Amino acid sequence: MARLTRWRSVPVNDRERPYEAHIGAGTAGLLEEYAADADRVAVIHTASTEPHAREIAAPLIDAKHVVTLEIPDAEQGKDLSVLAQCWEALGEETFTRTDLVVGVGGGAVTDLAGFAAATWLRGIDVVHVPTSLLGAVDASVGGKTGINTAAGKNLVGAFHTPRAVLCDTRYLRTLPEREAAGGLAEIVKAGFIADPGILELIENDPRAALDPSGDLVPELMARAIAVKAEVVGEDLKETGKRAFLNFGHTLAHAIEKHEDYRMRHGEAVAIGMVYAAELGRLTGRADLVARVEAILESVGLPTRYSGADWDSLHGTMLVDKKNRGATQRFVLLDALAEPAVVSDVPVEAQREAFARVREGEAPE
Ligand SMILES: NC(=O)c1ccc[n+]([C@@H]2O[C@H](COP(=O)([O-])OP(=O)(O)OC[C@H]3O[C@@H](n4cnc5c(N)ncnc54)[C@H](O)[C@@H]3O)[C@@H](O)[C@H]2O)c1
Ligand SMILES: O=C(O)C(=O)C[C@@H](O)[C@H](O)[C@H](O)COP(=O)(O)O
Ligand SMILES: [Zn+2]
Repeated sequence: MARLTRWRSVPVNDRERPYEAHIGAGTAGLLEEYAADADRVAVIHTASTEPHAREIAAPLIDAKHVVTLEIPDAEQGKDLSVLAQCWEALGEETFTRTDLVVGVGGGAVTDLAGFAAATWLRGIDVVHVPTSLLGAVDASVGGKTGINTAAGKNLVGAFHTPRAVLCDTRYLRTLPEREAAGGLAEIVKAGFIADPGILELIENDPRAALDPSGDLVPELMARAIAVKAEVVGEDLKETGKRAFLNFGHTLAHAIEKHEDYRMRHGEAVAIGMVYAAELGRLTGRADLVARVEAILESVGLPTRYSGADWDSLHGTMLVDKKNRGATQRFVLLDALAEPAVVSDVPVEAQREAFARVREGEAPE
């Protein structure tokens, strides 16, 4: 298929399996190339992305055995029972190691589809077609796949890099504005940890950052994906700098669990970034709290949370994946675009930072 010049492709230089994220209107059409060697293709989607999945499957149907699997929406799809249903379907349809899984949806779908592909026959190919902004700029890139469990968010999963990521910007047109804002939370994260130019672009025109049909969103997508690609290309399995991508996620994951996964991930990350910024300030690092709050609020993201008390959130944060034994580890900013993994954060400072997130004011 002829590639239009307006498409952008960001390479992800994974040492074992390099791949590309293609961004632009119509990039989903590249699936035919990536599916060339497969006899069978399983397209996993939700009700909200069924039209997109149908469009994607249509050109493959004459030449291949195409199975479409609809899973429950959002975090309900990231569940062991749903994964088991996918395994059943792949078994019934006799998927082999040359066959292909395609995830068409937001980050919840690509996390689940990626994990189904990672585990079926100990690993078959997956191509992601993210349909949410968050899925495009973060979840579908980098190979983290998984499900939630009673103990917490994403606690079971596998690293399984995709063959390709097809960010077809046409699909973002049906995305509700609240979901677009959620995607901006992870884009803002990329700005604070590595590319402050992203922050300036959003600060200059927050409305445009929420409009997927304009020119700014593809630019932000490419820049945020480039940030992630640079990190995961070097550290797929999070032995080092990949943890920087978890900026804001320590509190975010605890909040998501306490909200029974009904709060949107991007919204929880927004609150979590305010918490991490305040924690950085309180421990003598950069004071970026006002900038973090202002940019998030400019695109309609929450910066406050009072739905759970400190003790229960802190208890959940003690099972964060970044921790080592009893030692908690946080991603804090020494300066703008200078993240660090910090393990000596006093519990008192953590509690104090939560007071700001809860009430809007740091205690005297
Ligand atoms: N694997 C990773 O590296 C990684 C990174 C970031 C986030 N995540 C995970 O991604 C998930 C969050 O992703 P998300 O924000 O995309 O959430 P989501 O997948 O739940 O999608 C959000 C909502 O948008 C709807 N939607 C998606 N695309 C649509 C479209 N084109 N039109 C209309 N509606 C559409 C969905 O149906 C859903 O209701 C979380 O589970 C998070 O843990 C994973
Ligand atoms: O890719 C990563 O690494 C990230 O931390 C990106 C996060 O935005 C994402 O939410 C990821 O799923 C969190 O990973 P986890 O290992 O903390 O569950
Ligand atoms: Zn995230």
